[in-house]
Amino acid sequence: MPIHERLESVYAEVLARNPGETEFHQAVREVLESIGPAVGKHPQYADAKIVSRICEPERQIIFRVPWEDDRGEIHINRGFRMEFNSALGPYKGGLRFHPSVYLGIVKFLGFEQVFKNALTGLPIGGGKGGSDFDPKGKSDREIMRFCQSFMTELHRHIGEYTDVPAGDIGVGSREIGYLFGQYKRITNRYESGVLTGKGLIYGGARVRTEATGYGTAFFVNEMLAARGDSFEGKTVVVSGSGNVAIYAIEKVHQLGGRVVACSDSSGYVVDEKGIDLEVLKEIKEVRRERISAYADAVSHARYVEGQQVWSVPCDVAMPCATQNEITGKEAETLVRNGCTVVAEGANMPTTPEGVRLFQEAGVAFGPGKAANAGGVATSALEMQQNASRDSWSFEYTEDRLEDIMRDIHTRCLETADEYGMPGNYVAGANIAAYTRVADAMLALGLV
Ligand SMILES: NC(=O)C1=CN([C@@H]2O[C@H](COP(=O)(O)OP(=O)(O)OC[C@H]3O[C@@H](n4cnc5c(N)ncnc54)[C@H](O)[C@@H]3O)[C@@H](O)[C@H]2O)C=CC1
Ligand SMILES: O=C(O)CCC(=O)C(=O)O
Repeated sequence: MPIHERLESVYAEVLARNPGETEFHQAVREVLESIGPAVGKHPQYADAKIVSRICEPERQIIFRVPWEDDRGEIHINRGFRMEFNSALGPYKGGLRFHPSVYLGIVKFLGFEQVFKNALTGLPIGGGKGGSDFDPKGKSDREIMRFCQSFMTELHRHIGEYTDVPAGDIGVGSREIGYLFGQYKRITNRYESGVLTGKGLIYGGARVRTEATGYGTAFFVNEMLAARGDSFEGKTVVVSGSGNVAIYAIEKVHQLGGRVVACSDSSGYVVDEKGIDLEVLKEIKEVRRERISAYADAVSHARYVEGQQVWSVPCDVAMPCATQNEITGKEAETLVRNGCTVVAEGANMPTTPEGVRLFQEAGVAFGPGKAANAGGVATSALEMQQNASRDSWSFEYTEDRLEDIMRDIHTRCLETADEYGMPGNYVAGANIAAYTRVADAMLALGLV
């Protein structure tokens, strides 16, 4: 059967097995559209049905999470852990707490994670998890009770050599602390390597908090350098104002760019002088307030309610909020306004139509599985430190992160060149990651 037809039939299988899971379909489609040349070059992959196997999670865990609010009312949420692929190492990937979480979201995130983790070159498989729990408006004690209940079930599925969760949307160092505390209590084991993103005081790694945002900015720096350019004098727009966005903004400023706008799910703020990070961190990390508070605190900034940030003109766009936030419409606006580089700090923030429009317009487009891999890579460095009971300096860890991002960038471009698609970061990332996972799966036999 011709390769194109074989990949189409795998996609049809994925649709039939995972009905209604549109985000997962989208993530699979993008990979299948890229890897044809690699499948053609390596007939041994077809014989072992690697493509079909890679699209099927190794294990899917769904569980009940009962918890009690401050008024004594009982709530039932649903918990998930998608153990997608462990050919390269223990399942590794974050936990997302957001009301939109369902099977299709954790499956797409787990699938993306397999490829992203492979690109880091580190020994980590791919997984993801979370819950449809909404942390917004919950008290600290409610968050703690929810995390304890979530871990009471999750603990039997994870471990330093099995599956190592971390944070994602709605899960930061506070939640990781409560999750780790409950794991330790239930298992009676101080197993530092079971979770990453921990606080520095109990086994966390320096730079993990900053890593995803910093890594994305390092990746953009490489994209600009590949075009003979730099951040100097560049105007940048970042979506979101959470963990990834805040540290992307910090590193862009350190590298000479100026971030003039950022957002949250209620709207966006514009600050032509450059986002003031001290103010932003106080609002988002300490007071946990809406982004409008930024315009209250900074007199020359303006707040736009209920709209996306992409109409603000920029040279570089860094979507760092959530999936499918740049559709064809937003991509057209960005291109029209002169944007030349887009790098995804979030997972799959650009729809397929958006990606196509960027590529047709000659915009350098860095997909999330390459551009935001710095977070999980630094989690793998945290696992290394936990395994050796060591703690590295900020400078040393940041240098390692920068090297990893440079290597990923090089691997994407070299692979794209090798397969005749120069400059295509999407194809380069998908093929480089796919061949690494496929080779490991072949070596491990039919398991
Ligand atoms: N935290 C990490 O280490 C990594 C996170 N990611 C991805 O980065 C993205 C952001 O994650 P975090 O910063 O960790 O989460 P977070 O919970 O710290 O922040 C999420 C931000 O996105 C905003 N947001 C959510 N929906 C939005 C919408 N519809 N429009 C505008 N803003 C919206 C929220 O208001 C918040 O500012 C997600 O796609 C996540 O999967 C990717 C790699 C690693
Ligand atoms: O550090 C980790 O394991 C989680 C990172 C993550 O969830 C992601 O890369 O999307």
